[in-house]
Amino acid sequence: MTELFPHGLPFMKMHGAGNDFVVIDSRGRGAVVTAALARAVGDRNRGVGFDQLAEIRDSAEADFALDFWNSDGSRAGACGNATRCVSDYMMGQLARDAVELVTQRGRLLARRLPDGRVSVNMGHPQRDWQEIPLAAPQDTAHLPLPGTPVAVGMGNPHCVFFVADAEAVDLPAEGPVYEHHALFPERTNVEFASLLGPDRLRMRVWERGAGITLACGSGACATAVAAAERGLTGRKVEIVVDGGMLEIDWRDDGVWMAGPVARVFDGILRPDFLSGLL
Ligand SMILES: N[C@@H](CCC[C@H](N)C(=O)O)C(=O)O
Repeated sequence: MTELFPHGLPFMKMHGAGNDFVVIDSRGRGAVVTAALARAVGDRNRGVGFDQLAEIRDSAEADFALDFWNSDGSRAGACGNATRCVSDYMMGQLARDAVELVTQRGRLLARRLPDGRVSVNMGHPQRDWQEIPLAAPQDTAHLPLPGTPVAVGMGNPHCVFFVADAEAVDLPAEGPVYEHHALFPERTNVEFASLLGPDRLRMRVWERGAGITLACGSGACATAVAAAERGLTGRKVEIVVDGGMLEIDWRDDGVWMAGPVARVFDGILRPDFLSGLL
């Protein structure tokens, strides 16, 4: 397929609160991203580097469709921050302040706020063990693991631990243990959260397929849902992540997440780099 790109493959580099993305706009030509391409572009030394790669595709049912890849080449069913970043780009393209998109999760709605942040409805949280998924029937609000974390699905799996001090957690040691724990047949994202004040949480994340990232939008949504269910907070919270702040509002129509978006630079993946990857 490399011959389709004699002048290379254009991409955009974006981030939402420091969660960074390579975005490839494949509208009008069909999907091109492979696991091998995602791994190669995701390499921070030999490629571009990203936490997730997002590919925009045409959709018959919404303004566009979006697929997500982690930097290890695995697919993800949801990526809240990339959804906000790409929606901002698409709102610019369509000269609108709201867009509808389709992900593996289903139809999502995104809006630009008056202050320039972008808000997306990430849908209803998944609380059933099969939807998350877990390997066997469990009380998803109290998993049988040290610290009794909460399992929440947001179109992707999350395991949320509430701890006294999220800063004190040894994330590189703890994260991979739970990412690969047998309770999670599709692996999981792992969040450690502590209460900073009324309706304000600190969250650090170890992402499935990407490791430590500066922010995880779906993880912030999962943490807010878990905190509200545990009675630690109300349903509208601020989540302080390493890369900034995300505002989560768990409403009757779904979990809304608002935060900053940035398009940093555009580039072209050269034909010789692409050789054998498409
Ligand atoms: N950074 C994301 C989540 C990306 C996907 C995740 N690593 C997975 O494999 O589920 C976000 O902003 O939601």
